[in-house]
Amino acid sequence: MAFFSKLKDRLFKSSSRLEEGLDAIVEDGGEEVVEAVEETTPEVVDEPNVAPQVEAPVDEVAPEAPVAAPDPVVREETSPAPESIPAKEPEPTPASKPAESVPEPAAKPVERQSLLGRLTGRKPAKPVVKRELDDDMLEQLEELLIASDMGVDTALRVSANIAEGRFGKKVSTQEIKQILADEVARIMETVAKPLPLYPQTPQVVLVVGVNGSGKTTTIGKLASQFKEAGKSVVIAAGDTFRAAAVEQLQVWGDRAGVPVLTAPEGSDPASLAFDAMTKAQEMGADLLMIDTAGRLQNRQDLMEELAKIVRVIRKKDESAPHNTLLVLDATTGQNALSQVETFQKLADVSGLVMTKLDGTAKGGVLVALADKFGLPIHAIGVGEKIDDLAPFDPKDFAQALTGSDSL
Ligand SMILES: Nc1nc2c(ncn2[C@@H]2O[C@H](COP(=O)(O)OP(=O)(O)OP(=O)(O)O)[C@@H](O)[C@H]2O)c(=O)[nH]1
Repeated sequence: MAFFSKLKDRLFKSSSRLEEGLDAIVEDGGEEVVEAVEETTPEVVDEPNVAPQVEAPVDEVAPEAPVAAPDPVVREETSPAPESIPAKEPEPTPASKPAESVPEPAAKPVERQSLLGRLTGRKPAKPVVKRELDDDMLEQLEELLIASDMGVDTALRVSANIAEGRFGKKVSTQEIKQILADEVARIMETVAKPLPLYPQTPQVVLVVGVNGSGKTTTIGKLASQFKEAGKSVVIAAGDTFRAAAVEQLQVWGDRAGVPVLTAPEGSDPASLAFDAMTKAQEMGADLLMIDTAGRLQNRQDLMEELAKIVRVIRKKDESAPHNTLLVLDATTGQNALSQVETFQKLADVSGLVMTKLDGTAKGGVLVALADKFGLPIHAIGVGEKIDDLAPFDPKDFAQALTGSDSL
């Protein structure tokens, strides 16, 4: 299945909320208009639309990685300054199919055209519901976007952008979905960035986030993808206070086929991180992923714990950690915003992974996060299985969220 279809399928709850809301808004106060449809030749969509993440061939940037198994959520950096993008050629989205970019009425087979129709190149008309984009409609749109977890500021800004140049004009449901999808994609494009991997080894990825956000699962999924891409990976179970958390990480380590370094319950996480760094260096590992505790009840302790982990691993490599990933649970909606604020104070967060986007009606929170913090979104979790971690594609996401057919 194309990833877009999977995402759309899985984001059904977010999508259906917005989609149904937009349908209702246009129908409420809208009226049927009959429009003749111009005979069109199929539109040729620019190639960049179907391959938004690819800028350079994989073998140019990652000579040591097997080209046959590119890693979809990771970007290999050839120098400390990021310069090129990976990885996997996404399957064509519906936007790449010229026939589907034609509006609905034109897609139907034309049985018999009138002489006038044939002479003017117009097809028989079909009624479409349209509504004037006025203050009332804008207000309803703002409310819908807020209810979709985009947050007040982002919802107001997006609505204002939608109104710009269109106020007083009539729009159909399809048009408003398309306009909204364009707005969402524009905001998200700036944050869709694969996890950068720099040449130093072991690359240290510190994983932070509240308990239950999906850290363990994400570490397992990432480890499996790195391994498939030919990298050697070590995981350190840094939440030494919870035996269950360590066990769970071991289960994921087994699934991914990578070693998990643990320490006795209650021992110092920084000391485990130091030992893990030593081991990873000895083993010549490419990557060391360090899980951390997510107890926010005592922020001061957690802050000191994270700071100590960073201090000790810097004794081994002063450029570490090379990435500090904050894992966020999409189902928490607006709460994700305050988690970013908190963890930015606790650690130097370099990027986000958004989990549980499947089966939530709160996918809109990603738009709020991107708009407010501008932190890179490296990957999204769309299920509990090992391969349910995907690179973040802004256009696919915008389409899936709004229910728009094409971008
Ligand atoms: N549906 C879905 N469930 C997920 C996803 N990611 C994680 N989960 C589930 O979320 C629950 C918590 O995930 P964990 O990975 O244990 O979270 P954690 O942050 O490590 O939690 P602690 O071990 O308590 O610190 C588990 O039941 C996972 O299966 C996802 O993308 N989609």
